[in-house]
Amino acid sequence: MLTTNPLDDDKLHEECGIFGVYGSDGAAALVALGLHALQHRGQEAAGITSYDGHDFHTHRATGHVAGNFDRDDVIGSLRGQIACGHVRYATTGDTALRNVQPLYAELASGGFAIAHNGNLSNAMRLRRDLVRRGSIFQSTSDTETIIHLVATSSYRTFVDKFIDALKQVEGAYSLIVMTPEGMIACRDPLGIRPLVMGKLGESIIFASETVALDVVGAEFIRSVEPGELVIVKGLEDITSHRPFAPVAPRPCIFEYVYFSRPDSISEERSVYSVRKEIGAQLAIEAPVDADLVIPVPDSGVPAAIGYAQQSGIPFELGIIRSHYVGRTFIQPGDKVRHLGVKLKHNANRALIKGKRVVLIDDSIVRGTTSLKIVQMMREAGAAEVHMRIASPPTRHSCFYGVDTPERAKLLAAKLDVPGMSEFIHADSLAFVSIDGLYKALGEPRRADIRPSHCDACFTGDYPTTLTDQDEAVSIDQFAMLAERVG
Ligand SMILES: O=P(O)(O)OC[C@H]1O[C@H](OP(=O)(O)OP(=O)(O)O)[C@H](O)[C@@H]1O
Ligand SMILES: NC(=O)CC[C@H](N)C(=O)O
Ligand code: SF4
Ligand SMILES: [Mg+2]
Repeated sequence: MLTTNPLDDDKLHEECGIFGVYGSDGAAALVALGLHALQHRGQEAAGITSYDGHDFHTHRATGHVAGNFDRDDVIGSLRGQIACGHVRYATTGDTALRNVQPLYAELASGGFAIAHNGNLSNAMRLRRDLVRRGSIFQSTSDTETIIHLVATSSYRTFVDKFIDALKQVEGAYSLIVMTPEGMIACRDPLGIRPLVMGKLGESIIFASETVALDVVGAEFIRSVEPGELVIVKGLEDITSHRPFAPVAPRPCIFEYVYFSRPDSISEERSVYSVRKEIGAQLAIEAPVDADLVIPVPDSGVPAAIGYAQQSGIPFELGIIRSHYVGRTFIQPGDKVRHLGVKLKHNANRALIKGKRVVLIDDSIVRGTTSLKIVQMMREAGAAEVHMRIASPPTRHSCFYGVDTPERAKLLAAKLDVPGMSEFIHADSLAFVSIDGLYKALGEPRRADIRPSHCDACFTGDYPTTLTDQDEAVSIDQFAMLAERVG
């Protein structure tokens, strides 16, 4: 196989974060700060590329931003007033250094650096065609297909070549691109992954989330719109282009549930407020008689506050988390993931003993966290343990930049809600409905036709074609058929 199929990957990853600076002294140092604020989006690798008006400079490494980009010699080598960076969790291609972004190539038009958040759902198909026509790939990442499509485009100008490339890819992409001409920031026509634009003094900033603008003291200007290309050739030369046929946007609803930081503003909504509202909806839809509302830290906290406020049940910190353990959701390997959950959370025993508790978490993926936490509450002497989840059951894989496990490993794809409740040994389990989730976004319910967001991991309603996935399925079916016939 040419690239890693997300379905072959046993790991549960998150997604990526991107950050770009145009027109500031020490641009790379700002990018390092911005990436640090986006670290929750990808902890596997980080990279920065800068341009000094003559040469491009790149440093890429596996691991976190801190430890790789807090050294003066590294930041000092990334010279120039233009820079972009990336924090990665792989969705296509392994975790090797060759796949760490920004990817860079020397094209006929000059240097080309690209940072990508998202995942292309026809990358394998495009890659096969490109390789057949003579392209020599340096990585196994889906992002590299964009470079080859630009390199081989028959259009004349760089921007036209770039647009030509984007018109051939399907799936999700928020991109920051650097060339000797300047910087381009763009989002796929559905705007599946986020991207915002800000200003710091005279310089222009692009970032996956507004928290990364906050960290450098930049002012939020606006989102890069779905299907929009913002081209920055100079501080007085910023243009907006919309080369795609307009379609109704479908940004990822899971950004509100889990991925984005709660202090980010997404589509003019506070992520924190939406999470609290989901918790309130959950309390309306799935009330329970209990003594305490307890959040599963970290991302269950705002929903638990909403649940407590709506239900009138006191909110207490019944689980304390260690701040020295990363997100378990994105730890590779089952063993590490289990260990991570034990290391990360501990029951606040004095509070729990003899109490009927309602635990609030944002999602159940494999069920690892819920199983451990329920057991932990029982060991701490809880009289009853009820679990409430601030998203609908996650029944489908994501092909748009979030490395959810294959369907067979999603607890909700294997069991119904009573079965899941039994699996995690809870006294009761309930999820917010899909309409409840949309209500928390201020809509009356999920629209049957063209809902306002991508919610495919809950509904299976994928907003794009999934060429690689469909081809993989048909290859499997063919193999099964051949086996039977043979
Ligand atoms: O069912 P599972 O496979 O265990 O996955 C679901 C859990 O993973 C996430 O938390 P995570 O520990 O990643 O990070 P958080 O601290 O941001 O909540 C999510 O918030 C759930 O708690
Ligand atoms: N999670 C992401 O957004 C990853 C970007 C890209 N698909 C990669 O695997 O590098
Ligand atoms: S499938 Fe789920 S996680 Fe993936 S883009 Fe859609 S809503 Fe987001
Ligand atoms: Mg969690």
